[in-house]
Amino acid sequence: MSTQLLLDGVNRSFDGFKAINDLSLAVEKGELRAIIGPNGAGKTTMMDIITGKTRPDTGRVMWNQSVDLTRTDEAGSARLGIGRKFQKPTVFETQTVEDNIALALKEDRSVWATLFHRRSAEDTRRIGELLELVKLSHVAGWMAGDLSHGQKQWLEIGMLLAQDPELLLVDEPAAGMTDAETMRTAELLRQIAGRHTVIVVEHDMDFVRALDCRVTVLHQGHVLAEGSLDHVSANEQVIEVYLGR
Ligand SMILES: Nc1ncnc2c1ncn2[C@@H]1O[C@H](COP(=O)(O)OP(=O)(O)OP(=O)(O)O)[C@@H](O)[C@H]1O
Repeated sequence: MSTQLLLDGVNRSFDGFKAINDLSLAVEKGELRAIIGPNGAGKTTMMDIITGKTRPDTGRVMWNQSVDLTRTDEAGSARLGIGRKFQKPTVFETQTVEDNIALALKEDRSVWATLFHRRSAEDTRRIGELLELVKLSHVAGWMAGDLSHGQKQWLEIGMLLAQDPELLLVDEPAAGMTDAETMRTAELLRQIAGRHTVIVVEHDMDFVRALDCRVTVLHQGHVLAEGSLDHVSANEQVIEVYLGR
């Protein structure tokens, strides 16, 4: 495996407050990585820095060992193959599930061409494959607005995958989900990893356990511990600042 994303000595302050404090972190290509930590630990700011939404004061963020992401903006990072899913699902509610995926396919198409012209066999195949992956084939013809919260989250993940990103950043996907949906989401992200690198920020420990992946614990903008969930859960400082006794 090779390092796909490397944060090296990254710092970022807001009005003198160090939100990110000498943060160094390496993620391998195809890896599934969970980021946990208390409120205000810097998880969102870290994602903002990776996508170019926020610029660090100092440090490097290397992409595929060649591009420094601190010099790109959000559009630039998207072009490089970095996709981000925010906590709240944003799907086109008045379009069908299938059309939502079609609209998200990578090639440049106008909405008109996507919705009213015949699809190529390749597009039809790809849409079917993505619907299968996110377990929405049986509701392909439904309006997206009629889906459950969990299904909307999966649809949005499917839409992101339609762009074939190298790295997927996923922010608290399990929030608001039923237990069954939470477990299904963990299974989905595990399926996606390998072909894509996936970094997921989450507070739900049952979900993180189900991800069964390397975990990074952030605290005060710095890596406090890293390793399997069992490993970091046994760390005294992690128990102190985050997991509780
Ligand atoms: N644009 C900003 N201006 C001022 N302060 C900010 C800004 N963005 C983040 N911060 C501060 O930086 C710290 C880290 O915030 P961040 O949202 O990255 O933490 P987090 O780990 O994602 O927290 P949560 O789990 O609550 O989402 C917080 O104290 C926050 O108030």
